Amino acid sequence: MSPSLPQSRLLIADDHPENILLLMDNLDEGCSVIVAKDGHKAVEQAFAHQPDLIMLDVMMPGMDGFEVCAILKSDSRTKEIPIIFITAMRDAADEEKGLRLGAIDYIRKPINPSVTRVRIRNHLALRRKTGLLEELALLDGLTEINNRRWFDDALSREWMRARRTEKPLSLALLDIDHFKTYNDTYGHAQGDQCLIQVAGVLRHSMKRGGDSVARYGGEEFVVLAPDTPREAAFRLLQEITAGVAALRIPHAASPVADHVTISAGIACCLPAEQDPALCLLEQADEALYQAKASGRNRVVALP
Ligand SMILES: Nc1nc2c(ncn2[C@@H]2O[C@H](COP(=O)(O)OP(=O)(O)OP(=O)(O)O)[C@@H](O)[C@H]2O)c(=O)[nH]1
Repeated sequence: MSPSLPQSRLLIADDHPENILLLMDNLDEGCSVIVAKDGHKAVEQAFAHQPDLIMLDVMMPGMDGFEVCAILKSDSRTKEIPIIFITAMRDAADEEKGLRLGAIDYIRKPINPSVTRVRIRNHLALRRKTGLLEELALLDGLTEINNRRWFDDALSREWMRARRTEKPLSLALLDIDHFKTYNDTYGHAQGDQCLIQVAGVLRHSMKRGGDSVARYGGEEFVVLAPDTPREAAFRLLQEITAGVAALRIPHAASPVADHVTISAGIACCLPAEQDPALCLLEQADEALYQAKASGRNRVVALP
């Protein structure tokens, strides 16, 4: 037998406990199971536990499996979770309906235990690979911190959240000083190593749960700090600039210092109707420009 997939979580929704037990008896080791005895409970459990795979009976009291599937596929929290219908319905039209609603597979009762086990295993493996690809798509290949695509989503998410909570949102743009000269002096490969080290300092500086950092592009990074007033963001960015300076990465050709330094521009606002790009990104860019123009190796926060 091929090895099981550890730590996979399955939701089995069926109004007949004996069907649930039959499925549970035929799962690989390492699968944990959440059960639901009707459609409403299935939706509730899927939202609460975000399982890796959902096995859904079609005919259930209250809300049938098709309705459950439609709800889960239209919610961002659950729309990527694969759903397998397990049903006694034999009509091809029903099977087509289930698949059109977004189910990944359709198994007819009475189930064949060994075939069902392999199908579940295959869908879990596929889910795992898809999850890894989704994670990779949001990471910067060089520094392995979040990338620009991740940041764009994070900014709109945090913007909406800050509007709801009426808490200030801070954003900082950071840029390595005289990085072109660094590359010219030490070579592009060494430049890449420098970016990796700076990104490491940024990652380790994110101590509060909600704070995050991303590579914005080239030698520019961005820090997003929800529920953070300007002064607190300023202190955070000063710690980061001190952390980068403490790396003491030699930069002999820099007119600023004998080691690599960064400049940072901070913007902070209480989100309202305006566009986050205008409110935060443009202001942070302007602050960064001022930090560069006034000598580099410093943090500027616009009032
Ligand atoms: N090694 C390496 N260099 C990069 C990467 N991305 C961008 N760069 C380099 O970063 C440099 C940025 O140069 P500029 O925008 O002129 O800025 P700067 O030299 O840092 O000058 P200031 O920002 O004004 O201090 C360019 O030479 C780019 O080639 C990368 O992934 N690896």
